[in-house]
Amino acid sequence: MKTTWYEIRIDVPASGLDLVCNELGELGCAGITVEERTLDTFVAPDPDADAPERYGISAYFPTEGDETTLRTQVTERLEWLGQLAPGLLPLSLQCRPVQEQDWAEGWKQHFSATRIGRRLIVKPTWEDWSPAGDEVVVNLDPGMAFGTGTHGTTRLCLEALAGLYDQAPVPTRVLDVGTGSGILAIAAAALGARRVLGCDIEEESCRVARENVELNGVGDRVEITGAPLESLEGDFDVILANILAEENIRLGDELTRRLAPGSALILSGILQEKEALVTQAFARYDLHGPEVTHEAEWVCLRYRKPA
Ligand SMILES: C[S@@+](CC[C@H](N)C(=O)[O-])C[C@H]1O[C@@H](n2cnc3c(N)ncnc32)[C@H](O)[C@@H]1O
Repeated sequence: MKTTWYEIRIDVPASGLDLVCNELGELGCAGITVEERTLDTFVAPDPDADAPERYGISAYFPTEGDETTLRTQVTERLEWLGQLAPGLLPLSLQCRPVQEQDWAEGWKQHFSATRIGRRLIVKPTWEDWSPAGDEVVVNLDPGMAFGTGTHGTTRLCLEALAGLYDQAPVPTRVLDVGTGSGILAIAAAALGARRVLGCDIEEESCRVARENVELNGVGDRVEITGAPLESLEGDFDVILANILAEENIRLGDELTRRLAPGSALILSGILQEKEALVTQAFARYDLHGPEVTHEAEWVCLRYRKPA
C-alpha cells in the first residue's frame, strides 16, 4: 500500500536549524532534507566555502488526511520556537501532499530515449525503441550508479565515442575508467568494439554495470572490474575517463601509458574552471590535442596519441 506523505518546506536561519529539526521530529516528522548547499553528486563540496546563513528544509510527515491539524501544530510550535531562534519568524510554510512513489521513481521522468550522434540511441529499460537502419540501442537501468546519458559529462563522452565509430579504422579495444552504470562501455560494444574493459572503485557501480552489460547482451565483449586502473593489463584504442579533473590529473601517467599508437583519450568530468589545470597537466605527455567540447559548465578533452 502506498503511504501518503505531507511535505512542509520551511526557510530556516542556520542558527535555528537543529532546534527546528528537533521540534519537527517531536511532531512526528519521519524525514528531513536540507537543500541549501550546492551538492551535485559529481562535485565535491568546497570545504573553504562559507556556510550559508539560511537553509531550505523539507520535512515529511506520514498523514491520513489530517493535514490541517498537522499544519496548525507545526505553525504553533515554530511560532513558539521563533522566540528562541532569531530570524525564524515570520514563518513561510509551503505544504503539499506527496505520494511515496514520487520519491523513488521521480528521477525517471528526466531520463528518456536520447539520440547521440548519427546512430547511437540511449534509452531507459521502461521505454521501447525499434532501431532503424544501422542504429544501435543502449538499454539502461542506472539504479544508484551514475550514468543515464542525461548528465552533460556523459553526453560529451558518448558524442566523442560515437564520432570515433563514424570513421575507419574503428577502435576495437576500449577502456572505460569510472564506468558507473556501464553506459560508455556498453555504448562502445554496441558501436562495434570487440574488447571493452570498464572499471570502477565503487562496488555498487560495478554491480549495476554488470547487470546492464547482461541486459544489453554484450557480456561476451564487456568486462567490468573493481580492480584499480594501476593493475589493469593491456593497451587500448580508446580510453574514456569521466571522472573529476583532479582524478584525471592524478591518473595521467596510468591513462597515457595504456594508449596504443593512434588511439584516442577522452577526458571528461571537468568543470570549465578546471580545464586549464587538466590541459597543463597533460601537456607533458606525447599527445595531439586537445579538441575541446562543452556542455553547460562541463568540458570534454579529446586527445590523440601519435600513430
Ligand atoms: C561521473 S561517474 C561516470 C559514470 C559513467 N562513466 C558516465 O560517463 O556517466 C564517475 C565514476 O567514476 C568512479 N571513479 C572515480 N574515481 C575513480 C578511479 N580512480 N578509478 C575508477 N573509478 C573511479 C566513480 O565511482 C563513479 O562511478
